[in-house]
Amino acid sequence: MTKPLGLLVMAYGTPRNLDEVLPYYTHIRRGRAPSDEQLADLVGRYQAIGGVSPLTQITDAQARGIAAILNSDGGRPVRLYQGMKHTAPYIEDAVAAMHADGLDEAIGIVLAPHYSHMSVGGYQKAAREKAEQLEGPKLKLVNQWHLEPAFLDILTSRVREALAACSDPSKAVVVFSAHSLPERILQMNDPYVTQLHESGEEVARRLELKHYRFGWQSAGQTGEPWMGPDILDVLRSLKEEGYEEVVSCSQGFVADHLEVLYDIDIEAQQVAKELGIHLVRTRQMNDDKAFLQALADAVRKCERQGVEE
Ligand SMILES: CC1=C(CCC(=O)O)c2cc3nc(cc4[nH]c(cc5[nH]c(cc1n2)c(C)c5CCC(=O)O)c(CCC(=O)O)c4C)C(CCC(=O)O)=C3C
Ligand SMILES: [Fe+2]
Repeated sequence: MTKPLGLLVMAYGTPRNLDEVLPYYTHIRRGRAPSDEQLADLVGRYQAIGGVSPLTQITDAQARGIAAILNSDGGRPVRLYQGMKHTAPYIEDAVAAMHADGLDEAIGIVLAPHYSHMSVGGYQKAAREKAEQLEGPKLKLVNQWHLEPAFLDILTSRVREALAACSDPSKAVVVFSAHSLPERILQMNDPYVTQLHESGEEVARRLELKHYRFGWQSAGQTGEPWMGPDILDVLRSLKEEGYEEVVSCSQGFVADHLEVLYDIDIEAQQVAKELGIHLVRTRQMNDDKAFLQALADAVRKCERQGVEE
């Protein structure tokens, strides 16, 4: 019997309770503890969304869902391993488990649609380095899947659905957003910005959108410049341009988590309210079957083609 293919599903990870926020934040900051003020600010944001993020459960449902699809599509059976960037089980733990289980080959996919050296590249580096250190399994990694047809279908339908909730869809403006990154990625020939435009433009084309913009959200406070405009400033300038209804599509994220439940649903909603703007957010992908099928498609493609650098 041939050995199963390892399926390494990688995601950001989130603290499981408020006590874990400090070690989590310290890990994100590569071992430097945050100031008391920064910590209190982050704890406050988790408290505002109910104390804990639903991300752990959603990642788990997404990972299991992709594995279930792959194990019923007639292709090579997979064995699922989950590895997080900033919480246990870490990416390195998952690779070590595949090695201990004697798997020869694995495919890795990150639950984020667009590639940046600073985001997906970091997950991949962690996986590659561990696999090299242990001398196996042999890894193939999906770099990006923002143009996977099934993903674009569902992204389009989520924007269509949000527009339908506007009182005058023809006058509403769609704002596509993703996690901001430090501006220095622009000097690194990083594909992130281009890819965000590619998926947003494709949705705009399919829906024949006349009014849409790109913005950034959730920028960090690190003392260096981050990419803008921030979505809050986009809302302010849209108001000046005369728009009264905005659809927010956080296309860089695939789950209901802090960056959506706080940064959009609380913070951006508050600014929209002050401006007198009706802000409608697109539903996140979460464990939607059609979405998980898109990821399964990306995994099979990577299995056939190898590493698409
Ligand atoms: C590109 C990118 C994605 C999208 C791609 C991907 O998914 O990988 C992403 C997703 C996420 N980011 C998340 C959480 C956080 N990210 C932070 C901070 C940072 N993110 C960064 C980048 C990204 N992050 C960067 C460059 C920093 C600054 C580091 C520093 O300071 O040097 C901080 C610290 C405080 C703050 O800045 O808010 C938190 C709490 C959660 C989980 C939410 C939950 O728990 O529900 C998710 C899905
Ligand atoms: Fe983050």
